[in-house]
Amino acid sequence: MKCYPVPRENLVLSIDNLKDDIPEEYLSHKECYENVIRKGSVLYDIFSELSKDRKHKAHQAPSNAYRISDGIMQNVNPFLLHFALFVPAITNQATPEQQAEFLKHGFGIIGTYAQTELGHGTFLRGLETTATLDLETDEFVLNSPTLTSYKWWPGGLGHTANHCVVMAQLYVKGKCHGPHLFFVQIRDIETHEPLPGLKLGEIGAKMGFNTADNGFLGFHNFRIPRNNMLMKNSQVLKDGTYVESKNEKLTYGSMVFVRVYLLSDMAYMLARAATISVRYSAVRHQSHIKPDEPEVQILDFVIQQHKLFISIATSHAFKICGLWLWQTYSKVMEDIGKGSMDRLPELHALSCCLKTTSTRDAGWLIEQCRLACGGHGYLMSSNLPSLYTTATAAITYEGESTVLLLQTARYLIKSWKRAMEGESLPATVSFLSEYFNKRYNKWENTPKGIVDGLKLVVAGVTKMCAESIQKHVSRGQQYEEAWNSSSVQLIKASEAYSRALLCEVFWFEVDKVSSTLSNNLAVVLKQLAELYITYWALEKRGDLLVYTTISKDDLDKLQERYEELLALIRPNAVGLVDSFDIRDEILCSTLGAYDGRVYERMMEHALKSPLNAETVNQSFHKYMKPVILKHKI
Ligand SMILES: CC/C=C\C/C=C\C/C=C\C/C=C\CC/C=C/C(=O)SCCNC(=O)CCNC(=O)[C@H](O)C(C)(C)COP(=O)(O)OP(=O)(O)OC[C@H]1O[C@@H](n2cnc3c(N)ncnc32)[C@H](O)[C@@H]1OP(=O)(O)O
Ligand SMILES: Cc1cc2nc3c(=O)[nH]c(=O)nc-3n(C[C@H](O)[C@H](O)[C@H](O)COP(=O)(O)OP(=O)(O)OC[C@H]3O[C@@H](n4cnc5c(N)ncnc54)[C@H](O)[C@@H]3O)c2cc1C
Repeated sequence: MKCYPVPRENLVLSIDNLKDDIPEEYLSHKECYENVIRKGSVLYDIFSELSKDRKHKAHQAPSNAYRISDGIMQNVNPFLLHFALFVPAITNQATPEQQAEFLKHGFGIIGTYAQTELGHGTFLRGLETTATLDLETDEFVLNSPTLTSYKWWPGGLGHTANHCVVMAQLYVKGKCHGPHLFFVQIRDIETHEPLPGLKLGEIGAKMGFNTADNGFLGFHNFRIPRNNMLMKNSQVLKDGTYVESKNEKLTYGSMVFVRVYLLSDMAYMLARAATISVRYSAVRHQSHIKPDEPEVQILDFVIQQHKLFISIATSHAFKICGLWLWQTYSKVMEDIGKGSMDRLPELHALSCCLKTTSTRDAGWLIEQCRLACGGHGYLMSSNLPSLYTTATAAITYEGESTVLLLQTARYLIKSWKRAMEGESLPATVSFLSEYFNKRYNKWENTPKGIVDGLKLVVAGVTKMCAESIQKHVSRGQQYEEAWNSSSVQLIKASEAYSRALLCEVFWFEVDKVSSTLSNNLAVVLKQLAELYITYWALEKRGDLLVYTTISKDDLDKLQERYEELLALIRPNAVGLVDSFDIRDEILCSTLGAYDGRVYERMMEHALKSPLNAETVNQSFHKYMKPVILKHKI
């Protein structure tokens, strides 16, 4: 058994058979998959050793070893679901005895999380896969009764995983008890052949994520032991007794874990895009500012700073808020472990809106970074296109953004009603109770004043939603119809809430630690936090004009301050992205390498194109030449 010391980047990045001779973009769909399995298997071996040292706990932040694989895989790791969802689902939802049983092979098994079906992804109560108890044999019989009930999308399901956690409708003695999770072996450990009674395959090429091996799975009278239902929260006894969970939503806990994690993940995606685009903008000279002077670094154009510095700031915002949300998640998980689920709705609401905002922002900001690099940003070798397709997948997976924002809106409306009834609220929504006392407060053009203003927007929009729902109900609509009629405003309330949270947590966390930092570092971090908050105050000026006492003059001053901050950050811009400390081998970009040899790297990469192996491609003689000669005058 090879034994690796805890991997360091140097060790992992120095392993020869982890390097690619041919850039991935020149491999076929099948070769891409085989290539990532080759590299992923080496990493899986290393990370398995690492994880053994770290004993998987239900809510332990994943190790940053996951980051090293970004550089090695240069795309999505098909083993990712094993670590991201399969193991957390078992440690979250199985009894200790089941955990010992299901994970006894340690990393000798490779799992995924099979919940989404061809016909359902959002509405989990509509899932069609069934798990029916057979009392005589003490087994569950799994079936996919329709084509739309086939599991569809789970990562690693097509050809990689040999086990999965499956979400299926539980049937006991003819009664349906809703979606539950089951531990299922799907392939033979030795031969990797699909087990009898299963139909397995991959779902085909995608916009990105093409090495994730997203697959489909159909069951035909497939039997598993009764004990394979994850029974930490609810149980099915040998005699067929169903013991209900204290809270049926605990079954959805695995999704909360990934949603919480994604905030940090997006911080890292953005850090990569910002590093590439800012370094390139320092190297690229184009056009003049003063006509009689040489061509300038494009980073000296203020509009380029406007496009890029928000990404530096946002990466830090997501990193800091991601840590804050992780601490909240860990605390709530501890409380649940002690039997208290009071804060689960709050955690669900926070994770829904912050996952949505971070993934959406990462998407458009990475695209903005790409566009800021001109044509060269459009090259696959820049790595910006791949960062974009990988990041934007997260807007959909782990809960589609619209759906999750409506979940947060549900919590805001409930909180508003409690506030109007004089109930005390959790700190993250207590500002709703202060709306009527604070809505005419004098505007303060400071970061704290902006945060207070953004909170007033949340309260004002939430109030408007509650009134809209009430109006529709009074006109005869059922509550659910009234909710649907008001959903455009409800989404706005959640988006505003998420932005206010990000600004507040970012500013106050930076403010809190600044006294512990060197003066220079504190100054720069505060500049980034103030840039972030001022950027969003200007973006949301319309809402601030409606719901606060901000004036046109205040906005003009904010615009001026924003432009001052761009100028203040400019001298530190390259240093700030260097401080993300992402090695070239993990950045994988011809535009963003630390040494700035952009043009040499672009040419080196271009020459690796298989098309450049010969000066005249065979298609000339086969196809072009006959046509040219035929039409030659
Ligand atoms: C080494 C690496 C380690 C880690 C890396 C980690 C991450 C790496 C990055 C990426 C991972 C890699 C690849 C991506 C993998 C993708 C996986 C998936 O996509 S898995 C499938 C995800 N699917 C979903 O998220 C489905 C979305 N739908 C839902 O969540 C629910 O159906 C929905 C909430 C929309 C509706 O719920 P429903 O029960 O139908 O009804 P309702 O809206 O009435 O809600 C009822 C009640 O329940 C509360 N609630 C709902 N969901 C939750 C929850 N998750 N937790 C807690 N509470 C919940 C809801 O608030 C409501 O409560 P009240 O009635 O208001 O009290
Ligand atoms: C790259 C990638 C990887 C994935 N990996 C996995 C995985 O490993 N395991 C897994 O189980 N799944 C996985 N998924 C599936 C993912 O979780 C689903 O795609 C997601 O939950 C959305 O479900 P859906 O695709 O069925 O869209 P739908 O739920 O059909 O939604 C389609 C549209 O309808 C709208 N809509 C739906 N419901 C509502 C509502 N109540 N109110 C308003 N609008 C609504 C949505 O906003 C959306 O725009 C993955 C998906 C992708 C793209």
